[in-house]
Amino acid sequence: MTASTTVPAPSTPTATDLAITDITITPIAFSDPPLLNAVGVHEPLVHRVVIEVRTANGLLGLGECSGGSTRLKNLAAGANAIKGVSIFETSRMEQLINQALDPGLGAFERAAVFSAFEVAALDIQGHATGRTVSELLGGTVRDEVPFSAYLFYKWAEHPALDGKPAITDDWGEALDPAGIVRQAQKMISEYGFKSIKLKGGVFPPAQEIEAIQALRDAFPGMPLRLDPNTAWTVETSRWVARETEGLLEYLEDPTPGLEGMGEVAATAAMPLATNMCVVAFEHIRRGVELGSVQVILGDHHYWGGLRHTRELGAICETFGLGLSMHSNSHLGISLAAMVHVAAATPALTYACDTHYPWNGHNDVVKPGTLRFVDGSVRVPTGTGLGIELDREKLAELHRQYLDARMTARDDTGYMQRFVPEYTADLPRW
Ligand SMILES: O=C([O-])C(=O)C[C@H](O)[C@@H](O)C(=O)[O-]
Ligand SMILES: [Mg+2]
Repeated sequence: MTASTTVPAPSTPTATDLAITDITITPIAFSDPPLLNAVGVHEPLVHRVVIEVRTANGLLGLGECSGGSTRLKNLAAGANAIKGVSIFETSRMEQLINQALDPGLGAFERAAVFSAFEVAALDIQGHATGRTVSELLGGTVRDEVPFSAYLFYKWAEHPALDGKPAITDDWGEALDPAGIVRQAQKMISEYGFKSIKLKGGVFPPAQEIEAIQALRDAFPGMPLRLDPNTAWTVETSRWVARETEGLLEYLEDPTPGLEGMGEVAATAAMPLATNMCVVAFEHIRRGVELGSVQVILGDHHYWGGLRHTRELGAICETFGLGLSMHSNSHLGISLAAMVHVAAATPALTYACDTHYPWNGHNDVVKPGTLRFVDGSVRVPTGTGLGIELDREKLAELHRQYLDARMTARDDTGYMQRFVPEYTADLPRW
């Protein structure tokens, strides 16, 4: 009689194994240069949050989102609601989070809370199945994701304040066209970007047009964008659109509101883009009716995660709208998620925004996987998001958060410390 050998079948994790057992929400603070925008200037520290989700069988998934005390409260409510749910049940997670959040909260905040957990769940799904997040989203339609150089007017340093010394950085001052061109040259030589976005709304529009013209002269043929974050009236926006005809691939949020944007779009030669007037699915219908925008800047943090961002892409295709990607000050967990979703979204028609050149040196992700080559980031090939958390760095940035006692981003209040008469009333010109 011959003894038969039984090879045990590879064990497949069960629903119980993949149930969420533990969620850690870690607020962090990391350094940021004095970047100027239409409502003030970036503070020396950015408040952000790292989410770690764990399953019964010990898998770990990561998420990242913007911070603030309200966000932390909502994240805690969301985390309580999804304990015990399988990480494959992201629709159920979304429903439970929506039920747990204050009924008065708008679509934007609800989507932001769910998004942080959805990214972590997809990260774990990838580890559990041996797949990348982009594969879970349908697979890549591009192996590398192009980003644009995100330029800001900026001060040379954070001025000395409250007995603390001034904080300098490697970027230097950029307060005029020559400074902006210098900044673009440095950023493009380090990252290789192939398109440029200038954050405007800081100086009178004629000066910002001069900066765009200087960029055009310095970088012939490179696609350019200008984003004054609604600092201009309809009339001023129409004038700027005429002056920049042939110079911009799109003009982003020149004026507030769907109606105002529609009035500008009716006469502008270039497409109008937004991350301010169409920021949730419920805004799309009216935006299309009014012809307010021709390009939507998606952002998985605000559109309810990676799957909903792909759905946004499908809607943009349906209505003949372009799709680009918005960013806020962020680290590598967000960057990895942006890269996976952008790689898996056929409708993406423009290079994505990123603040990473301003903040990436602070990263909580171990180096190696997320690198800019010729302005693009290759899609990580490891399972899930394909990144690894640097726990020492996380602990350091958490300590920094505790020491700083931050509650919310306040670009305007920080500006008023130096320019007391400053107001953030928009449109300004
Ligand atoms: O495209 C945008 O509107 C942004 O990137 C918003 C950001 O808050 C930007 O204005 C900033 O970092 O100051
Ligand atoms: Mg914008």
